[in-house]
Amino acid sequence: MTDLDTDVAIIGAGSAGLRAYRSAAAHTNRVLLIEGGQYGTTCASVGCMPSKLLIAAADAAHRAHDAAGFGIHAGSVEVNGAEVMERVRSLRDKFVSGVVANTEKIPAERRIHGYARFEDARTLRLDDGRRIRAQRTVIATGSRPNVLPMFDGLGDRAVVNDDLFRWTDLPESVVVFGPGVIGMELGQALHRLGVRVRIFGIGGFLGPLTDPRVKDAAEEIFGDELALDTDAQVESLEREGNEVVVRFRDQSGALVEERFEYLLAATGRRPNVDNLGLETTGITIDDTGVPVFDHSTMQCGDQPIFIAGDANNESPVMPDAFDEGEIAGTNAGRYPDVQPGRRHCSMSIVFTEPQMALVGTRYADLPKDDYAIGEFDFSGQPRAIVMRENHGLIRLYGRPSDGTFLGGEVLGPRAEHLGHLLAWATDAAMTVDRMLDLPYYHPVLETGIRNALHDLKHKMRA
Ligand SMILES: Cc1cc2nc3c(=O)[nH]c(=O)nc-3n(C[C@H](O)[C@H](O)[C@H](O)COP(=O)(O)OP(=O)(O)OC[C@H]3O[C@@H](n4cnc5c(N)ncnc54)[C@H](O)[C@@H]3O)c2cc1C
Ligand SMILES: NC(=O)c1ccc[n+]([C@@H]2O[C@H](COP(=O)([O-])OP(=O)(O)OC[C@H]3O[C@@H](n4cnc5c(N)ncnc54)[C@H](O)[C@@H]3O)[C@@H](O)[C@H]2O)c1
Repeated sequence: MTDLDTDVAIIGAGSAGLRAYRSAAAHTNRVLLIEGGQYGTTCASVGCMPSKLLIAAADAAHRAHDAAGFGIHAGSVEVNGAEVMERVRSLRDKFVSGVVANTEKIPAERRIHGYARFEDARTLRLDDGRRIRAQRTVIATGSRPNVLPMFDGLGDRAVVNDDLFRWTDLPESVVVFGPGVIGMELGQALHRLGVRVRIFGIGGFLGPLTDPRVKDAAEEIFGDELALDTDAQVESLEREGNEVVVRFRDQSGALVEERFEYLLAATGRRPNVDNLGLETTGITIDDTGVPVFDHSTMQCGDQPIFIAGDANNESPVMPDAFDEGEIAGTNAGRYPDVQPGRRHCSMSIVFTEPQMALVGTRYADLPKDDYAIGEFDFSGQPRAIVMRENHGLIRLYGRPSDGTFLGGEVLGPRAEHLGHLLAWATDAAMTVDRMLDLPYYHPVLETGIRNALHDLKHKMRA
């Protein structure tokens, strides 16, 4: 078994690792990409893409049911679970094969198969025993579902997102633990596809929202549509035969028992950094086990080690995996010339209906003493009324001392598009006045942004 020697080793061929590989390869051709599992990335195989495919089917079912509200009566709506899951899996497989084909364009001698761990800051050991001497390393090992010990007794009745996208039919019922991003997207989609769904949360959290007013609006809207308790009192959870039996207190405090075919564990994700031998590298590790790193260079302390994507647990979404992979790969490639890279403004979009979008500074991170909030409620918005989607709330934040737009939290129709407009304004460091000076058509959802900006301008002056 031959040991290997390289300038740069990238651990993980996911979205961050692939980007890091290409960025490093622009500076040196001695780059190795190490992957322990299958090629195809989390995003394409069990993340962004299959979840959006399931949601697209749920949207179609919802529109068919809702058509009567427009005077369109299409007859009874039948959801064929087997066909829904067949489309989800076959299109997902196409997305994955595109990613695999691109990955395999990397010369075979630069692609290594195996799980890697550090022996020291410049040495990696693969699970087949080979050693890799690497002058610099990028950690891009991604994350995995955080499955809580309370689900242990449920065996194969407790599933995570990876399992759900293997289903060949829709189940009759699913209890979702965790009304975060995954729980809300998949929980609402399953509900709209006719699955009996109940979602349990803890501490009142919902999606990524931090603005209490937007969160309250979301809780009311989603709670009107499906069984959702963001601060549930679950008394017991056990498996009986092939069923998951949940005993919980309802809103009145009464003890209720409900049976489900599956439990979907959506209680967060953990970065894959616990089996990497990080303790041998001399880098500082925080109390969650994640290396301390520089947000602008992705470097861990002063070691020749960089970290990108879900592995660093900072912002586990695809656009950040991409940006961070580029910065980490570039710096590893041209090391020791380490420089800050370009970071876009933070953005998170949740594909529920109504959608959620968080852009720039979140409510929870607003600067003390120098912020104002503008607000707009979608219930009376003309375009949203036309579309029968007039629910949701926009809250936008600005800095009165210099008039700069800081960001916002949006719950509303097509927030994926509204969020992008806000992100572009945030990235361009626009003032609220400048944003109000831009063109708005009529009747469009974007005038909801203009209304919230007018309110923000007024509050900033006050
Ligand atoms: C259900 C779901 C839906 C999502 N939807 C969206 C969305 O709509 N939009 C969005 O922006 N984001 C979404 N995300 C998040 C997005 O998928 C992730 O942020 C992104 O895929 C992270 O990329 P990554 O490169 O860090 O990790 P990954 O793509 O997971 O790559 C990490 C790779 O490292 C490998 N690896 C791990 N340890 C080792 C080791 N020791 N040695 C060698 N290889 C190793 C793994 O096998 C894996 O291939 C979603 C996530 C989930 C779970
Ligand atoms: N559209 C997107 O961009 C998208 C979609 C899916 C996932 N993702 C990424 O994946 C990450 C992980 O998603 P996630 O939904 O697993 O995590 P999350 O952190 O968004 O949500 C986890 C939820 O589980 C709850 N929870 C924790 N312990 C619990 C318990 N014992 N009982 C009930 N609820 C409990 C938390 O309060 C939280 O609401 C997200 O942070 C996001 O970055 C992004």
